[in-house]
Amino acid sequence: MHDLSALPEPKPPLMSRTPSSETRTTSGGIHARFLVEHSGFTLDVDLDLPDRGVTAIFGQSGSGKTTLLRCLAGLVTPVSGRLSIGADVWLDTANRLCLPTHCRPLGYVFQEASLFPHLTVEGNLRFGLKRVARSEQRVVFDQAAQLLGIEHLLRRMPSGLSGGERQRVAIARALLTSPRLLLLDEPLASLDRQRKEEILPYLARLHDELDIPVIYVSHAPEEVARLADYLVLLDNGRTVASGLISDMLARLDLAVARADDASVVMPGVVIGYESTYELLTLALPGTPVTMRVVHSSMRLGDTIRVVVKARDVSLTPQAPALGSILNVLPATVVGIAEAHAPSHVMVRLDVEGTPLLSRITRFSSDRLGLAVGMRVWAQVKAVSLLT
Ligand SMILES: Nc1ncnc2c1ncn2[C@@H]1O[C@H](COP(=O)(O)OP(=O)(O)OP(=O)(O)O)[C@@H](O)[C@H]1O
Repeated sequence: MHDLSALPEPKPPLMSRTPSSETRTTSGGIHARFLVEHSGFTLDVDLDLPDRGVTAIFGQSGSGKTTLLRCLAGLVTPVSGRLSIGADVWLDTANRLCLPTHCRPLGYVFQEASLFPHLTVEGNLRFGLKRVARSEQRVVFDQAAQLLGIEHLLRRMPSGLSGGERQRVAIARALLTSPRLLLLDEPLASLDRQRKEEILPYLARLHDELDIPVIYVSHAPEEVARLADYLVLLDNGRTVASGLISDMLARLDLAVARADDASVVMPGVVIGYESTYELLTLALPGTPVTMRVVHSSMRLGDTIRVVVKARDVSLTPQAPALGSILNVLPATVVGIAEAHAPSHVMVRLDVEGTPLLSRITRFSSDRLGLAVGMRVWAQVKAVSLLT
């Protein structure tokens, strides 16, 4: 298990474990098939989701993300559908089975945390705990408080908490119900950037340290890149694509890879640390390619996730002479697509088997004569790896 205690507090760890093949869908995973008819909107999905890690449901406003989550929770009953979590069937309209929400062992956290205002933080947490028989508890009080970093808030009243603290308490309370499934509906949407940064590391911890699958609704690509293992793209109530995050974010046929804030996740094994400069050296697994990332210490051998924004990657045909950019990666152009803005193109690169995106101007692309198969150098600012 990843030793997060090695990371100093208040600096948030901006990287977490890389998605693993463990999160691939198995027959014992989550199967969700829903047909919902609202006036003017139809949700029609058939999904096999992993029963570990974080699955992000991503799509534009109105694409049906919340409706899908509400179906999972039993708050919306589909016209037809089936939902199974491992061997447990929660919905099967063909057999007139629909487990009501209060009988589904799940945690649900909304955009705005709804804590009991008359109870302390501890009282709120114990309320979650009380709902579970001791023999069925999979998460204990101290573990939840520590995971969300709220031990020092236990005596406080909700009215005295910041938005980020309230969300952390709400998530801890949901965990203490020992859910089979944790549903998070844009839990960071109402927070400003600083509060988001405060809470993201705790969400990353959930994913590393708990064996509870998380379904995470978001329309923020950066959050998705930092947290998710698996991604479902929704558009107008239908699944556009779903798969492992590392594959999905680099697919030029999907709008998410051509967006203004397109990012990829790259895995890196920590092979060195220069304390004077707070610089980690990471190797792309199984390759001689290394990257350097500004960050406080991590354990040698840890595999971590690095998020690289396409706009922070520039291309050059020759290896540059000594410059301030630390990461210059050998790459092959494998695809070029129109970016969100017509003045730019999105270039998909292959770095020894790992996909990387670069968003450059159409002018630069033409000047470089970029074409599929061309060998280039991708320059990535070390600092940009952490944003
Ligand atoms: N109870 C309802 N009755 C009628 N229409 C509904 C109902 N709930 C949702 N809708 C409609 O279904 C569509 C999908 O809504 P939903 O809230 O699932 O989208 P979303 O992707 O979560 O959007 P956002 O990102 O804005 O939260 C919208 O057009 C919405 O107006």
